[in-house]
Amino acid sequence: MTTPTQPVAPTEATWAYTEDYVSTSEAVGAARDEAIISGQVPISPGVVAALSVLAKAMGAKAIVEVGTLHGASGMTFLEAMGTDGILTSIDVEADNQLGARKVFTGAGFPSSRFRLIAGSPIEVLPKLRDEAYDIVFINGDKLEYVEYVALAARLLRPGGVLAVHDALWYNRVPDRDDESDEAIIIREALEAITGSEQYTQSLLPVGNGLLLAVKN
Ligand SMILES: C[S@@+](CC[C@H](N)C(=O)[O-])C[C@H]1O[C@@H](n2cnc3c(N)ncnc32)[C@H](O)[C@@H]1O
Repeated sequence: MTTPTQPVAPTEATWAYTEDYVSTSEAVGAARDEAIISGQVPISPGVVAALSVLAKAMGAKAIVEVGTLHGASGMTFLEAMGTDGILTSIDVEADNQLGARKVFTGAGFPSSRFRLIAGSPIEVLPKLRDEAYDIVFINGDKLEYVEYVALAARLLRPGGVLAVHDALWYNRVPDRDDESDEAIIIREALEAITGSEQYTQSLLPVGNGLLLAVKN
């Protein structure tokens, strides 16, 4: 085979290979399993791996996430942060957070390492401290992504990273013929990031799409 002179688009098999390249820990696996059993969608193993690298490389000590579910992403961050790192996780469904609490404490993390806040992120995010967070991870209601992105900027310290999950939303965001509310709103959120001089960003086709933007 002659080597192409340009990169080629990943195939389904390539995508699956990258997703399976790193195994998740037992605790993250348990949180993912709980979510899947309840018919919901946790972050994929590829996203777990990418977020772990990010949090470790940054030496993150304070992370906010929108969308706790059963704790797959929260557990990922707790494992990746140093022993003094604190996770703040917001979800509108308090019942979901019961499962997450079980996973975190079962893995040996004391309640002083995490804050689970049940409520609307649109109401909770404005109450969090200015420039106090290393990472803001967005994985809540797609229809509120524009608001989450707008509210996240104030929370990040300079050099902090905004991570937006589901940025490609089942391949629907790049499909310009897709006029579903989710696709339109995620596109708007992505455009707000690229249109802002506050960030330097990259859109990665891992999992369901992961936008990473560092605050300048
Ligand atoms: C895709 S799941 C989050 C997955 C989680 N980060 C993980 O890794 O397993 C989305 C979560 O957003 C929550 N959610 C849905 N609508 C919401 C809203 N309007 N405000 C806050 N959370 C919401 C759901 O309860 C659900 O737990």
